[in-house]
Parts: sequence; C-alpha cells; structure tokens
Amino acid sequence: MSTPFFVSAPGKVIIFGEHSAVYGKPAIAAALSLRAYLLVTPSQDPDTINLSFPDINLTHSWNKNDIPWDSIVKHINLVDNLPQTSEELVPEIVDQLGSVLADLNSSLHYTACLCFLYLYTHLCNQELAGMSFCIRSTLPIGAGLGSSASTAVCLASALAILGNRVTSASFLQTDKILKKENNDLDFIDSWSLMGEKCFHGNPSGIDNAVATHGGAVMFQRMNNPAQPSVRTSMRNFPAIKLLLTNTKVPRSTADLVGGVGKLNVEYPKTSNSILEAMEHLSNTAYQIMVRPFFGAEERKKLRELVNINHGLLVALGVSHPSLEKVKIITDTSKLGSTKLTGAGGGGCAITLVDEDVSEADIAQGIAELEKEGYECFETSLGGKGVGSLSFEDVPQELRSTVFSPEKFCAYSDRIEIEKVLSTNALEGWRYW
Ligand SMILES: Nc1ncnc2c1ncn2[C@@H]1O[C@H](COP(=O)(O)OP(=O)(O)OP(=O)(O)O)[C@@H](O)[C@H]1O
Ligand SMILES: C[C@@](O)(CCO)CC(=O)[O-]
Ligand SMILES: [Mg+2]
Repeated sequence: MSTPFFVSAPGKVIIFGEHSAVYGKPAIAAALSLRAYLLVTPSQDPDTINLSFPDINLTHSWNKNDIPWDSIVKHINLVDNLPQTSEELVPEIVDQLGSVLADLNSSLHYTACLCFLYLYTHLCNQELAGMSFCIRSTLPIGAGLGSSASTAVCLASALAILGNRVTSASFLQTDKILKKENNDLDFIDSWSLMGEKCFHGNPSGIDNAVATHGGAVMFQRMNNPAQPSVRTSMRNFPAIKLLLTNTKVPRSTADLVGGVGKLNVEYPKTSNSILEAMEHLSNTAYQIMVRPFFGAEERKKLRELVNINHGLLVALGVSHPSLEKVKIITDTSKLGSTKLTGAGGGGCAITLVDEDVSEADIAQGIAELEKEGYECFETSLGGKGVGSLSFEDVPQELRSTVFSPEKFCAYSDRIEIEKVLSTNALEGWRYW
C-alpha cells in the first residue's frame, strides 16, 4: 500500500474475567466503537522517522541510521524469512534500543517509543525510507478500555504493511465474508502482543486479540506458553444495554497486574481460590450468553454475575474508591449491575442496565455520575477489528483534508476525529 495511509483498531470492554485472564482463566470481552487511528505519511527527510503521539504529548524523531541495526538484527529469530515472536521481549534487543531511547526522560514516553522501535526493528528494515507516524485515539487513555492494545495493534499493522509482512486489507464493511483462517490477522495479533509486552510485562493477550479481530470473544491464555491462546468468537453476542463510566482516576495496568502478582505470591491459596471462582463465573456467563434465547431471566443472571465479578476484583485489591462510588450511585438508583472493567484502580466501570429502568431514570443516574466529575459513554459493542484506509479509497476531493498530518494532529476531540475518519464518515475502510 502506498503512503499515506491510515490504520485503525478498536478498544474493548472486558465483561467478565479481567486479571484472572492473566492466569490462564477464560474471560469475555467485546470490541468497542471507540478506536485508535494511526496516520502514516512519508517524512520530508527520507532518513528521519517521526513520531507524533499528541494524546500523550510525545513528539520524537530519530535518524534511522542511528538505530544499531546490525546488533539488533542478529538477535531476531527468522523462520522462512519471517520474524518470530517470543515469550518475553528479547533482552539483548531491548538493551540495544536503549542507546536510541536514552534521551527520553519520562517512563510514559519511554514505553511508547520502546513499543514503536521494538516493532519497527522486527517488522521493517533499514532500507525503508523514513516515515511520520501520528496516533490519535477516541478512547480515554489508561482507563481500562484497551488504549494500549489498540495502539499496539495500529503500530503492528502499519509496520507489517510497510515491511511487506502482510497483504493489504481487502474487504469493505459492506462485503459479506465468511472468516476462516486469516494468517495476516494472526500475524498482527501476535506482534501487537509483543507491543503490549512493552506497555506491561505480563499481558494475557485478550486486549490485543479483541482489537485485532473485533467482535466479541471468550479468550483463554494457555498455561503452557508453547500453546497458542484459545479465542472463541461469540457470534450471537446478545444485545446488552451497557453504560460506561470513566472515573478519570489515572492508573497503570502494569502496576495493577503487578499488585495481583504480589498477592499471588503472598497468599497463593486464597488468591487461587478467587481466580478459580472467576473461571467458573466466566464459564457460566458464556453458557448464558450463547443461548439462542436470551431473555429477561438470562439478563438477570448476567447482572448477578457482574456483581459477583466486581466483588472478586475488590478482593484482589484492584478497585478504587471512585469505582466504589460509581457502584453506590448506580446501585442506589437501581440502574443495574456495575463492575470495574479492565485493570481497575480507577479508570472505567461498566453497568449492565436493567431493561425495566426508564430512560428518565437512566438520565437521572447519569446526571448524578456526572456531578461527581465522571464521564458517561454510550457505545456499541462487537464492532470491527483492525482496518486500513488507503489514499486511493478516499474520494479525491477529501484526500488533502483526510491525510493531512497537521489537521489530524489538531482535531480537538473525539467528535471531530469521528466526523472525518470513522467508518460511518468514510466508506473506504478495508478489513482483513
Ligand atoms: N493514543 C495513544 N498514543 C500514544 N500512546 C498511547 C495511546 N493510547 C495508549 N497509549 C499507551 O498506553 C498506555 C496506557 O495503557 P494501559 O494498559 O495502562 O491502559 P489501557 O490500555 O487504557 O487500559 P487497560 O489495559 O486496563 O484496558 C499509555 O500510557 C500509553 O503509553
Ligand atoms: C488486567 C487485564 O486482565 C486486562 C486489562 O485490560 C490484563 C491482561 O489481561 O492483559
Ligand atoms: Mg492496556
């Protein structure tokens, strides 16, 4: 695909099983309509790689010839000329990248640049002319909705395209396709997991799997690292009424996953019992969600399971007073059942809204949440996974606006980005 081009990947909501997913228990998640977008344009100087990640106030550039290619490439494991992923980030490569990351003095910027360069050095090569990469997200960042995974999927897919590791996406939204095996999507999924490993040490892979493949899944990481994770698509995912509340309390997935790890070491039997309870819970929820008939009784059971899941996450120490406040408000106004979603510690909660609650009562509940300074989202679940938008697929009269890095970086908010770029605004988005 010729530059410029866009790629985009969705965020996700974990409905059941965050944290236990890291320990090989099944979890259920669905793609969100909120997405990250990455614009790739040729750099003015063909030796320069430019990053512009305005959501995290990062602009950075490298001369591509300053990357220690020879010392890195010798540690890349190639099979049939294809780079292979590994269980852990290759320490020698991380060490070599240290020389070009040394001038980054914030850990936030360091991890984002490490993720970029780790994928760049594996998927592209020194001959590739310098490009500019600008990422904007309509997701809240660091809030439990998979912003890191959608970023990693955007980077992995764009770099795989530039490095000729995948064929271009071909299917339009309107095409009826029966997905079976798809090596390109599996390639992007596995490399975005390496990107997630740069953001936090021990990702289960559920967030990047949903951001890559879209839809709704039951996901299970295998305890034996040699075995691939199991991803079961949930095609009949029931239409559930969901309210998303962002407490805006910042937190880091890496810290929260680390905290559960410590609990596991200190109280292994207790924490294993909690993780096992979560396993039963996800399995029970799955059986309910795939029933051909999904009525009032099933909705009630799911709400009960949401309450139990939240309680178990509290026991793992990953809630936060702000999340408990969301729970108190939604419980008191009898909106439905609430649990934290994603890593917790702040960030977002989901409420499975009781179907009997009137629109007026929902509006009243939302007003109370907003009074606390929280932001409520209405979003749809189960959307498309990673997609790309080529210059040629955009009407000629729109191209200079859509592919302008200056304009893209300057959009003030989610609404503006979606107005220009969303799949509703442009029909040319293609999927693998
Ligand atoms: N638009 C973006 N531009 C650049 N970096 C981003 C962007 N979105 C996310 N990131 C990276 O991801 C990090 C946040 O990831 P983190 O895993 O802590 O939260 P999350 O993915 O939003 O939530 P969860 O993992 O619980 O679903 C940010 O600190 C940043 O490094
Ligand atoms: C907390 C966690 O379970 C979900 C984060 O969205 C971590 C992971 O599965 O990688
Ligand atoms: Mg994350």
